[in-house]
Amino acid sequence: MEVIAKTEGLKKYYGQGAGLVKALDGIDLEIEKGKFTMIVGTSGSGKTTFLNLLGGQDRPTEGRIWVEGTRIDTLKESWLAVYRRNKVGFVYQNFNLIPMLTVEENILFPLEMGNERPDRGFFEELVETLGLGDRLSALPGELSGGQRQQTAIARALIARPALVLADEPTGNLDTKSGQNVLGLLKMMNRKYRQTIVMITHDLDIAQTADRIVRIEDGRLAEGRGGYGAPGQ
Ligand SMILES: Nc1ncnc2c1ncn2[C@@H]1O[C@H](COP(=O)(O)OP(=O)(O)OP(=O)(O)O)[C@@H](O)[C@H]1O
Repeated sequence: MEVIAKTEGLKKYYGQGAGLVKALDGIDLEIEKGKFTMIVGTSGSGKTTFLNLLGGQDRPTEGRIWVEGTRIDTLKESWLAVYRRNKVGFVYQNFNLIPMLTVEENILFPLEMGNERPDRGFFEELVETLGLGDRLSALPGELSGGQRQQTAIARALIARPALVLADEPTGNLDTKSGQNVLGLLKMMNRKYRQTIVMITHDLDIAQTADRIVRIEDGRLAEGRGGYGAPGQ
């Protein structure tokens, strides 16, 4: 298997003394390239903390993180910002579109931030695949909920990131909308071999992944062992 991201001895502690919270307490994990990995665990178990560290939005108290062979936990802040922009696509629970920007501008925003030229061919393919072709000049406020989801997913993929990280993207949605988001992410995973790591509370949704990783009290617990090994 080809490992795209790896953590070793990853710890994140908040506070100190009596108020010390061991949000993560030693996570050793390898994420396989091109796979869909789901993270599950009870509320407060450390899932978001883990995703934030992997996405370079926060730094560990201890431990190491590699993405595509580069140590990211020791990167200078300016390089960490470049890492976040170029290597990670984020899908947020409320989708976080920028209201004053059109659909097209929202999708291209990560490239704009990095002063990069869009690959127009890929952009067009992406918006067609997601079914946004005729809504590119609309503002987020003029979109249906489903179109907002499609826009957020296109934005997460446009820079062809090493990792797409999604924190409960189906959490605020009714079952049908949640299934739509999951379906779109799965399509992106298959069509572009996009590596996706997603947090979910929903075990039915988790079951559809290549691998389930369970975090309990900041440590890995038994999930479904390994990729492509249901039932193991
Ligand atoms: N900035 C912070 N300061 C102090 N404690 C924090 C901070 N962020 C998270 N925590 C604590 O760390 C633990 C793990 O939080 P985290 O958000 O990673 O859990 P989670 O598994 O994502 O939970 P949920 O499913 O409810 O979103 C919790 O006890 C939380 O209260």
